[in-house]
Amino acid sequence: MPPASQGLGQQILAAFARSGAHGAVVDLALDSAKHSVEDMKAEVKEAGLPEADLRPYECDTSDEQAVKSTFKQIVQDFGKVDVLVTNAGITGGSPAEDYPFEDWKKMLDVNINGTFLFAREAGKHMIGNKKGTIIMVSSMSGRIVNKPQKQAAYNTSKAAVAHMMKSLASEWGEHGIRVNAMSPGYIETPANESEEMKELSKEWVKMIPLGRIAKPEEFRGTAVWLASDASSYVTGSEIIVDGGYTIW
Ligand SMILES: NC(=O)c1ccc[n+]([C@@H]2O[C@H](COP(=O)([O-])OP(=O)(O)OC[C@H]3O[C@@H](n4cnc5c(N)ncnc54)[C@H](O)[C@@H]3O)[C@@H](O)[C@H]2O)c1
Ligand SMILES: OC[C@@H](O)C(O)[C@H](O)CO
Repeated sequence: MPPASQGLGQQILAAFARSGAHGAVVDLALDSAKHSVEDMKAEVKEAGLPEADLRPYECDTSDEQAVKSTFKQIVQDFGKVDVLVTNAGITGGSPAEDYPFEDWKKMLDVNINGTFLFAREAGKHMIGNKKGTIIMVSSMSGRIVNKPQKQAAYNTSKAAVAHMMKSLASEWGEHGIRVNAMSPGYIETPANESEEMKELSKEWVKMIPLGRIAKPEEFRGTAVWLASDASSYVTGSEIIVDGGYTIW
């Protein structure tokens, strides 16, 4: 059940759907979630796989009441939630000395608070079921400082997500809940499509040992592995999928 419908989120849920899972697509915009559901259903059908029950939901993941009611609705619709992927996130930045406090708060609100709010609802539900898996989408930016773009708020938010993951893994392991993070490097998603990002990416690739930006589908395998029993003894781990960027 990955919040956020385009980019990485769509790839993750499509991979889950191909593996036989049902799921909720949660996004700020219902239209975008609906399109995503249609695309995923079409992919599953084209592959000749059994139809997946995929449903769109509109929710601002940084709004506590909205998260509570959306999660409640999802549990009502599906009966239970076994897997949560906290993927919704925003990016951006400018030099820290002039960075508006409103932008700083917004970045932390969506990337940190939104992650916590959905994880808290899922954690409560999974504690009741004595089982569950949570995958938090962090970023290599929580480990390194991106170059050359200045994005202190984003980097800070993703470091917080990775440490939140460890903290929740320590609290919920006794309930049979695994909490891990997937930390991507640069990906070809709408978040990196602007002319400015394309220009920056010429600098980024020079620092990526594999010499290229990732395709969004290259995260499918890691997400399915973390969600499945194949990783049954893995919790509190951050899996970095960055083409080698963080080697340096
Ligand atoms: N693209 C990259 O290079 C990259 C690298 C590392 C980590 N990430 C992380 O991966 C995740 C997905 O990024 P992406 O590249 O697919 O970005 P994207 O912009 O393509 O998708 C992000 C999605 O999050 C949704 N969203 C934003 N704020 C929301 C909110 N308050 N409530 C609900 N939904 C909200 C957007 O509507 C959008 O569908 C993010 O957490 C991002 O930080 C991306
Ligand atoms: O600077 C843009 C970020 O989204 C970045 O692509 C990502 O977090 C990789 O570090």
